[in-house]
Amino acid sequence: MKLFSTKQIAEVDRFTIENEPVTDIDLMERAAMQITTWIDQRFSEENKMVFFAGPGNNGGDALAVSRQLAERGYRGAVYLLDFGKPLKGSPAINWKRLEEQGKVELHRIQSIDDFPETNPSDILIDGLFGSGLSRPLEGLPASIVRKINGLPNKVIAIDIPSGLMGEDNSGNIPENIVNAYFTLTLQFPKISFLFSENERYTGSWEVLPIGLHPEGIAQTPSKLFLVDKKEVTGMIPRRSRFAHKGTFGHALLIAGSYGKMGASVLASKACLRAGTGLLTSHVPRMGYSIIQTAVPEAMTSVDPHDSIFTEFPDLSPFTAVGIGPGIGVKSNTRKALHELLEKVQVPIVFDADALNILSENKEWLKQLPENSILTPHPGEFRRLAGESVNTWERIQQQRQMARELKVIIVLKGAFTTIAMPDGKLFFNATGNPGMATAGSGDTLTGIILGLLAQSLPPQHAAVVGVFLHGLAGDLAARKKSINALIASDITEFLGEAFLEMESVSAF
Ligand SMILES: NC(=O)C1=CN([C@@H]2O[C@H](COP(=O)(O)OP(=O)(O)OC[C@H]3O[C@@H](n4cnc5c(N)ncnc54)[C@H](O)[C@@H]3O)[C@@H](O)[C@H]2O)[C@@H](O)CC1
Ligand SMILES: Nc1ncnc2c1ncn2[C@@H]1O[C@H](COP(=O)(O)OP(=O)(O)O)[C@@H](O)[C@H]1O
Ligand SMILES: [K+]
Repeated sequence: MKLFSTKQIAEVDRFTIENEPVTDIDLMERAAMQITTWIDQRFSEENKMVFFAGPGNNGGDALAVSRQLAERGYRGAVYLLDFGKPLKGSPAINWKRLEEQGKVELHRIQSIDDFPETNPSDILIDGLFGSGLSRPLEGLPASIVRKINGLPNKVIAIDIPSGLMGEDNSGNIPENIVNAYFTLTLQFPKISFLFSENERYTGSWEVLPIGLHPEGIAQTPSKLFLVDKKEVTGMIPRRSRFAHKGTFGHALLIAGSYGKMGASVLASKACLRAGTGLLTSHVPRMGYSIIQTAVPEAMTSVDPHDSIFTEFPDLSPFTAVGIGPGIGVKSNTRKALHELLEKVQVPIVFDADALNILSENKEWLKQLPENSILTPHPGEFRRLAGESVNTWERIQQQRQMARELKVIIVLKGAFTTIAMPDGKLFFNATGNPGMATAGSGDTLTGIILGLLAQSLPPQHAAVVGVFLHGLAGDLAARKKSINALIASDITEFLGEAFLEMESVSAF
């Protein structure tokens, strides 16, 4: 699914109005109906609804919702931000409709002294500014926002917490942005909602569809996407009835060292569960019986060194290589990694210590085979690409690096981002905080390797791998809880994740 900037969303709004066609006021009524229904399903008439409405269409939405909730028996009060200019367009029509209805208290805020007294049980609805915000808030609107944030009440933001920009918030003033408990966003998630530092403003958020025109959506170009279950399903190859294990490739995993053999075990199991035909796990000598015992399905290639990786086997049998989890950064390991970079001809995934070695030898980055997959967590990415002030800036670095090196960069986090060599960026929404646990990155490396070995194109392997890893984590959390989740659970539930994908493709 495409993600749009707030500017592009306004274009799709306009396209819908012209081509559906639907009047501006009716589209606003439709948006308001979605918001009203959501609120009515979760709150009761005991809660008074206090609306803060701004001068634009976001304020118009708030006015329309206040009227619709009043029709359903809610007590309401509206506080209109009044700069001394009359309302125009749909907000003006909605103000008139409220006056005619006569059920909602109507007030104006011309100075901060007009800010109301509220009861803690009142629900505050933030309709000050939405996607039309053009600069950080200051003056009266900023004072209103700070007053709202100082109250203990629950705040529901319409479309966007007022003061938050849809994309880049580098120059924004944090205390002048509404801290919502819940954000009801219209039609598309806003890009800034996917950044961890903005959770304090959005609270939980939900997308409410308002029926924007599919053609308008289709013809608005975007390089940003949210990974979609249906699209992922289409990327998973169907297995022929006559398949044999040779059909699904042979993965080579280079992972583990003394004290970190768990990384090899976790990644190996995940790789097999992702469906590779064959797996060879390359381990230091001391790891031989560990891997043979823990993962009997894997073949073992034994390093001449007792405790670290120093030499890789003949690469000719393998259809994909994964390297990094738990290998350490000792000098012989660094040397072996560099040799591998020069020899490898098949798709390859680099994780963990392999990335740390690359960060210390940045000139090697140019030697990365085209379409290599790099899976850094934010710390590893910082070492590779340098500091950034916030997530927006970090994803720009990520996209630039993917383009320059012609590689795929999977930057792991709550919303993992996957940057492609052609500049496209995918956000993944599966996964949960239970996955912030030792070894869950190793399982991701194993999954992506398993998919690469089966000849999924690297871009698909990255997207499918990240999505399935998160989905398996979500299914595991349902049975084992978020708190108790461990990395092996993700692998254990990978099968159920695949089954869920099949149930989608059946339609
Ligand atoms: N027809 C549409 O376009 C629809 C729009 N919808 C709503 O409309 C919103 C967007 O409406 P608008 O484009 O009118 O924009 P907003 O309502 O977000 O605000 C725009 C107004 O605020 C002013 N403004 C912008 N930044 C400011 C700042 N820093 N300080 C003071 N004033 C500032 C602008 O000059 C303008 O008057 C969406 O967020 C959504 O809630 C929905 O009703 C769905 C349909
Ligand atoms: N809050 C979260 N929500 C969703 N996924 C998460 C969350 N925290 C971590 N993850 C996922 O868990 C994995 C952690 O990887 P990593 O940091 O490399 O862990 P480790 O080094 O312990 O293996 C990543 O795939 C990441 O996207
Ligand atoms: K708002």
